[in-house]
Parts: sequence; structure tokens; C-alpha cells
Amino acid sequence: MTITDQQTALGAAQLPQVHGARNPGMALDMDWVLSARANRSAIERRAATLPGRRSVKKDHQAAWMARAISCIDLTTLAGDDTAGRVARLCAKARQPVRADLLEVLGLPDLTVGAVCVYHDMIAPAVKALDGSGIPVAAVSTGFPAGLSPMHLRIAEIEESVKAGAEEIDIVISRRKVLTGDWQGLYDEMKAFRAACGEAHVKAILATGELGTLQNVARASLVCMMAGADFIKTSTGKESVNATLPVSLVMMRAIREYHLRTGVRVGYKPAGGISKAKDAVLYLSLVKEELGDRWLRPDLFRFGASSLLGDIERQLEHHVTGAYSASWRHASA
Ligand SMILES: O=C[C@H](O)COP(=O)(O)O
Repeated sequence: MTITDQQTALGAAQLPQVHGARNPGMALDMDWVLSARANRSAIERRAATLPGRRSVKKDHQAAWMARAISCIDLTTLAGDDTAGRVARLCAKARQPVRADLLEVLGLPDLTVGAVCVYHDMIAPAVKALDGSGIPVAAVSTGFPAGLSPMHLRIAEIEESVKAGAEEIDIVISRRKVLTGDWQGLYDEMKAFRAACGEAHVKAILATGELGTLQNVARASLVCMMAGADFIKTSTGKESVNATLPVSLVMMRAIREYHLRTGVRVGYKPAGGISKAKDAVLYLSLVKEELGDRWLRPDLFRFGASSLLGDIERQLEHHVTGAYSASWRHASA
């Protein structure tokens, strides 16, 4: 399969809708969970073939990069975040690429999917995004390790929703996966989902700490059964974050969940995705594994702090024929 439909790509980038139908969840089905397997060598072989055979050129490339922008959760998760830095990030979220480039691309209203911050930065982000329709996502539940007492993790979600976060990125307890406590993981995720209320919930699996791809497959299923609206690879703070093999496993779990329940759960690779060409690779994988319906911000996001800068650079090159210095795009 090759990517050739520029119009489809540009059309989807203009779609404003970032929130779709929710995943109601289902009872924990242990037979299904324990039947999940992952053949590491086959998955790694398949992932290894992807970079070599993707070739998306010129206008098609620009269309796919625009699509990628519409799916970015523009993120800042640093200890020295300030209201000023978040306001600058939000300005970038509203207008992710220079206005003249957006005009040439025919996408004057292109924005990112969401802005993702720590709890303390929700209020400045909500203020800076007022009227834009761009939701604020907050990382929560003792991010990134998820080791604070359960009642505090629940309270943190509730506080963040109260502060205006429309999306909550929770972290799961890795030890529940590593010890095979699937019921415990299910109960925890269900409690997180309930605390979110109307806010959409993304379950961060921290796949780099789950040991095996089989654990990634099982944890993906359990979180979806417990009502996760999205499953997300990583916090960006593990030593191994989003990878193509892990993405294959998680996307196939999403596909299977959709086949069995009819419910579409979203996918968010996060951590270390900083190049436009990698973003296009991920989009092509989503297209192949899940289909076009997932190539929209209500079902796909990149968690990324520096990807937008490279995409803007590549788009500038596409339109003007020249690259600008990377420092010109420093805020993203
Ligand atoms: O969820 C988003 C990640 O924390 C961003 O990671 P990154 O800084 O490697 O892009």
C-alpha cells in the first residue's frame, strides 16, 4: 500500500473534531487477555521493513505532515515550566506554522490536537487557548512513575478536571503488569476512568518498563476493557519510549478490540518522536494496521515536545525551497 491521496490527507487535517465517541469498556475477559500473544521476531521483522519502503513525496509529503500536525499533543513536561512558556506553547498550538505557509498549503485554520501539561500549568493553558477549541490534556496519577497513594492519584485527576483539563493522561502501575495482576490493573484503570467524568482518558502503559511485548498486548487489552479512550506508549521519561514494534502490538490490540466490540479506541505514541519523517512513518503504519478512520485527532495523537519544529522546517522547505535555521522554530 502506498500513500498517494493528497486531498484525503489535507481534508482530514482540517477536521476540527478532536473528541469522538467514548469507549464504554466491558467486563474483564481473562480468557481473552491470557490468549494475547506477541511474536517478537515476526513483529521486529515487520517493523524493520517499514522505513525502507515508505516513500511519500512532495505535495503528498506536505499533506501528511499537515495531518501529523493536526494530531500532535503539543507537550511541555518540565520542572521549570512557567505560565509564560505555556502561553508561548499555546500560541504555537493555535498557529503551528507560519501564516504564509498555511495560506500556500490551503490550511489557514490548521491547529494541533491538544496541549499537554502538568496539573499546575492547566490554568494558564486553558486561558491561553480560550476560544480556540484546542483541549488541554493533563498528565496525572503521579506521572511519570504512578507510585503515589491511590486516593491521591484519584484526587489529582479530579482536581485537573476541575481546573479545565478535557483530557487526562494517566499512568498505569507497571508492577501490576509485571506481576500479572490483571484484575488489579483493570480495577485501577476503571477507577481512573470514573474519576475523569466527561474528560477523555488516555492510559499510558510505559511500555519500556513492561518487560515483554506480550505484556504490552495484555496491558493494552485490560486498559481498553476498563474504558480507556486512548492507549499511549510512554511518558517520554522512560529510557525506551515509543517504538515501531510496540506500536504494532498496541495497534493490533486496538484492531482486535474494535473487531470484537465495535468500539474504536485511540492510539498515542509518545516520547522521542521528533522528526517529520518518523511522524509520516507512524501515520503510514496507522493507515495500514487500523485504516483511514484512525488518521484523525479523535483517534490518533503524537505525544511530542519537539516534533512540530521539524515539521515546520520541512514544510517551509516544501513551500519556499529553502530550510531556515532550526532556532527559528525553537518554541516547538
Ligand atoms: O507525552 C509526551 C512526551 O512526554 C513527549 O516526549 P518528547 O519530549 O520526547 O517528545
